[in-house]
Order: sequence, then C-alpha cells, then structure tokens
Amino acid sequence: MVLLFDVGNTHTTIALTREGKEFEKYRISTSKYETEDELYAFLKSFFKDYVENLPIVVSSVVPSVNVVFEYFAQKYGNGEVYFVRAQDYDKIIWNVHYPKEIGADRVCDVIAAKKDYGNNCIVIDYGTAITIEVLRDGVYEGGAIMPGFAMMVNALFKGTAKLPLVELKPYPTFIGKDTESNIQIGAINATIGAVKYVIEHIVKEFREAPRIIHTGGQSVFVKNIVDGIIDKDLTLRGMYYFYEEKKNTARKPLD
Ligand SMILES: Nc1ncnc2c1ncn2[C@@H]1O[C@H](COP(=O)(O)OP(=O)(O)O)[C@@H](O)[C@H]1O
Ligand SMILES: CC(C)(COP(=O)(O)O)[C@@H](O)C(=O)NCCC(=O)O
Ligand SMILES: [K+]
Repeated sequence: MVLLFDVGNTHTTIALTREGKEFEKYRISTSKYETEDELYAFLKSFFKDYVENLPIVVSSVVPSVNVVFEYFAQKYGNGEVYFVRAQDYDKIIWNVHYPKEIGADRVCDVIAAKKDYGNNCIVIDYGTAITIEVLRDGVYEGGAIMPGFAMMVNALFKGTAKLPLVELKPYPTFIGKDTESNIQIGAINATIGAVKYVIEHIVKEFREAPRIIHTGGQSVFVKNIVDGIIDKDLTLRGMYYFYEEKKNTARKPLD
C-alpha cells in the first residue's frame, strides 16, 4: 500500500492505493493543514484502513507545505518520502530549457499519459491553473499554462467594482442576457475556447494525431465540448508510476 498526496494550489488529493489502479481518495483544501499532525487527523477521519507506516509519494506545486510531508513520513509513515520531480525520472526526455521548473502535477500527467496512452499525447489539466502538456514521439516537448476557470472569474471580481463571483459552469449559449451569464461566457466558455485554440495549433506540430486527455478537478467542464477523453485519476497514476520507478531509493526524510 502507498499513500499519495497530490498537492495543488487549491486542493490536496489524498489517495491510498495498492497497485496504482484503484484509489481510495479524499480531497481537502491545501490551506487546511500546516503540520503533520493536522494532516494525520484528516487521514484518520477519512480512512478506515490502517494508513500508518506506509511509504508516501508527494506531487507538490506548493513548496511551503513540502516540509509537512517530511515530518509526516517520519512520524506516521515508514520513513520513505518520494517527491515527484522531472529530474528524478529519466524514463522520459524532458526537452525543455529547465526540467526542474516543471510542476510536479505536470510531470505526473506526462508519466501516466506515456505509460497509459502512448508516445503522442496532449494532456490538459484543469485546476487552479490550466496546464497543457505535449508528449511527442515519447519526448516531453513542454506546453502551456493558462489561468483556471475560477481564476478568470476571480480576476473579474477583484478587478471591478460591480462584477460578482458567479457559479463556475459553462453557459449553454454565447450571448448572455444578464451579468452572470455574461461572466460565465467570458470566463468559462471563452477559456474552453482558448484551450481548443492552443490544442489546434499544437496538433499541427504532430505527424500522427495525438491522443487528447483531460484531467483535473474541473475537467468535467469540457465534456462533450473538447475532443478527447476525461481521465480523472491520471495524476494519481503518474504519482504511482513515479514511485514504482524510484522505490527503494528514497532518502530518509529530513536528511
Ligand atoms: N469533490 C469536489 N469538491 C470540491 N471541488 C471539486 C470537487 N471535485 C472537483 N472540484 C473542482 O476542482 C477544483 C480544484 O481542482 P484541482 O485540480 O484539485 O485544483 P488544484 O490541483 O489546482 O488544486 C475546485 O475548484 C472545484 O471546482
Ligand atoms: C502551473 C501550476 C501552478 C498548476 O498547478 P495547479 O493548478 O494544479 O495548482 C503548477 O504546475 C506549477 O506551479 N508549475 C511550475 C511552473 C511550470 O510548470 O513551468
Ligand atoms: K493540477
């Protein structure tokens, strides 16, 4: 059994898995824990199974909480903590200027896409930010980062006197008749359009048609709107594959 912690800027997904196929998972706000004991309290309230003395894998794009997992591994784990980093995964060529810069969530998405969908994929992950990954002939070529749907709505709310925060959902038509629908069209429909635009241009760089995979907390927004498949557990599987590659090479926490 392995404990996975997918730490995003909005949510941390905690998952227990045996072989990286099935995941018992829970989602908490990343802002809700600052110590290993607080984190452990969440796990004890969620999992019925024994979650102590396990190796832990962390995909974190929030450096300030990384130390919590070091302490967690020491106090509640088996002492093994694996932080996902591109530079530690040499089964993929990271053909970008600075592989160390790539967000761990993006690394996980690429690892899982290659293993589960092949060498030619475009992965879009809809979270706080929307990330786009390009895997061509088995090589990671880079991608794009866009504001997420909530960030777009928040920007209008924070940047204006009168615009409200609206419910995050695409609007069924494209001519809004009230402020809420105007914002949903401009912040959500238009962001989906931007994703489609970037994908169109990336596809032209491929010789053969790439697989298109959508993942992340808000991937449901593009269902039946953008070509491709929705795979909600892609990041978690990427974390597990990273662990399979690196297990038994963990350094002791706080070394
Ligand atoms: N069970 C859920 N509870 C709350 N929000 C959810 C849930 N499932 C998906 N979401 C959506 O996922 C978003 C967070 O997506 P996520 O990919 O976890 O972001 P990040 O990785 O940037 O933290 C939330 O803002 C919400 O819109
Ligand atoms: C782009 C991201 C903020 C997305 O994170 P998330 O939306 O999951 O919170 C994250 O992948 C990140 O911090 N990346 C580092 C910069 C880069 O990947 O080039
Ligand atoms: K993400």
